[in-house]
Amino acid sequence: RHIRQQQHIYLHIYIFVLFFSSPILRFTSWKAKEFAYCPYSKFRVGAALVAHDGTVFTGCNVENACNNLGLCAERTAITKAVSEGYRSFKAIAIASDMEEEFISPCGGCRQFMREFGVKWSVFMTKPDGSYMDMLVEDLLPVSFGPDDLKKKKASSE
Ligand SMILES: O=c1ccn([C@H]2C[C@H](O)[C@@H](CO)O2)c(=O)[nH]1
Ligand SMILES: [Zn+2]
Repeated sequence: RHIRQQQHIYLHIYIFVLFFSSPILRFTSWKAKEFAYCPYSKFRVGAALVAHDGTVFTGCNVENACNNLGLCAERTAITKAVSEGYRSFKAIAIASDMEEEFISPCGGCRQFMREFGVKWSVFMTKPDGSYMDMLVEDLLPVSFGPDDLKKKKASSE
């Protein structure tokens, strides 16, 4: 009973932290956009990713003269985090300059997020500060993930 009560408190703290860190995370993604390297598309994107312990990693899109090598902001942030030992995330915020649309992650980035779990939040923002909040599992339903590689096979070679 004591443990149940403690878990309950932790859940509330978790919700509290997520609720109050959301504006900071969204603002951080807005600032991260300033470093966007996008001479070809001229479409700036910023991302801010918060890990389980509160550490924040930023990212921006990084384009290339060899067009198809360009990296999205979201993948830049996730790659930075993973390469520094973080694999568990609470949320990612994304910002662009589109006045009337929430910036939505591309399919590749959704799959990249999904690799690290489906139950974490994606904040898709507009420059006016408004945002849409969805879980990775809602952005990428019926997804394929790391566990699927371990599933029983009909035949093996
Ligand atoms: O969610 C998105 C959508 C687009 N882009 C980048 C890719 C490319 O550099 C530019 C135009 O597609 O925007 C991102 O970084 N994240
Ligand atoms: Zn992408």
